[in-house]
Amino acid sequence: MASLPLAPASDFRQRCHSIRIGERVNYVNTPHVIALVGLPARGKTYMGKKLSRYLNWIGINTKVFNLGEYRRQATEAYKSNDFFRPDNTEAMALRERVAVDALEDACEWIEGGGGEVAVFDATNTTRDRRRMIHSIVVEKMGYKLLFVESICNDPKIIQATIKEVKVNSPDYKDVENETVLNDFLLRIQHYEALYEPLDEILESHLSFMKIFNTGAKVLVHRHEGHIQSRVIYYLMNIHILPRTIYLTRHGESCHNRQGKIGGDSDLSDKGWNYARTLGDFIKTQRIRDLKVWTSWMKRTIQTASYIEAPQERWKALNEIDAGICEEMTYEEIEAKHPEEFRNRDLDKFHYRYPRGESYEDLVARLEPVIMELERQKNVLVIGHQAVLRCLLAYFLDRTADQLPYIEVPLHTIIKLTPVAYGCKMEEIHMPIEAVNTHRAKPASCMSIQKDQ
Ligand SMILES: O=P(O)(O)OC[C@H]1O[C@@](CO)(OP(=O)(O)O)[C@@H](O)[C@@H]1O
Repeated sequence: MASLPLAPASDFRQRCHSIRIGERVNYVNTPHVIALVGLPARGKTYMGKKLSRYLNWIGINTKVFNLGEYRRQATEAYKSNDFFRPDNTEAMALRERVAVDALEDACEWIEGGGGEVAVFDATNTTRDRRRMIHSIVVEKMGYKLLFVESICNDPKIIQATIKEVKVNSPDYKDVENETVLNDFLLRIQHYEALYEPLDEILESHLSFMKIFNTGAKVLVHRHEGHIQSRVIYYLMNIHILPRTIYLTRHGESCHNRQGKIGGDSDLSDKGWNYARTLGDFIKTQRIRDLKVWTSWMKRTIQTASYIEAPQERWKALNEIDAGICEEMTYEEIEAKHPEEFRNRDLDKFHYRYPRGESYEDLVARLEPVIMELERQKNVLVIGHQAVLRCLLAYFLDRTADQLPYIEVPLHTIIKLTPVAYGCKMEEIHMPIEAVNTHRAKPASCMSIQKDQ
């Protein structure tokens, strides 16, 4: 556990400064702590993990600090429900100490460099606890603090949450499902005895957001700055309804056959074959209220032509713009622009084609698509290699280094289903041949990057 040498507030107060990197000026935001609030089984861990995945994807370095993990490391006493009784003063003191440890670890992670947002996943259901969080995060460290409270009084949602995630919790290793449910409901009662929801009058100085019944209503109090706005907007858009997202690249295109990147070519014969097969496949799946999204490019629109479902065209789904390298093969790029070719291999995520885009640009362009996907139910996205890599990196929590090398083969349907705290991925390969457009990172570049 960390014991943090806390620096005076003045050292941290002015965290908003600029760092010059090459020609560009990057603004470093004031670090944030997002502290979750709510009774057990109110979806806090789900929200925290999902939020962290989103913020990391948009380039804000985020980490979750889950108090349950700290508590389990500190003691085994939690195995009896007496541990959570409000009159168990010894356990209460220990829980408070562990909360301070977790928070100090979060601050240490931020101070260690690079950490921008720490999500503090704990119940934080008393005003005393929130006072302690405020004193460390704001008064000592000079960070910004946003509380996010999840309030849910729908017994069906609560029971579903317990059944979905608590039966698999390390707290209940080797315990029968029915026992888990009853034990957990009792634990909730212990928390309820002391629960003080965030109060607009008594805690008027705090920034907070309250989410009622998984988004049926939202209240925002005193939020500030662009990170908090993004967090709030994101949390307003997510839902927990069961649904499936299908991703597929367009059928093989004429350019794919010739090894050319970019452009706006038609499907090849095999590509058309895939379009027909995809139409049949979707029909057999009988997917409720399916929506189909394509880019503005011919190859995705043609691929959707046999699907009987409402369709939308998104310019934001267009393939990465390869600028001066559009409609060239990789071999041509290497011969005509050897330095560009090499630079891309060295840092594919950040590399921007002259007069074109980088993967980093693409993630920014795709953010509204992700936000809308979060709001929707069943959707089939017909996209492109680079675009689908970005979307998959979001759903599967891949890093910026991994993202540009995710394999997205042609003539394959990727099925994403939300499960507990993540996403299950299934790949359905259609038996129609296609060229392989994946170019792995050359081994020579891997060692160069390590040496640097
Ligand atoms: O980033 P890399 O690995 O070059 O992959 C992106 C490329 O994939 C391609 C195919 O090579 O996508 P698409 O099949 O949509 O045409 C190119 O158009 C695009 O430039």
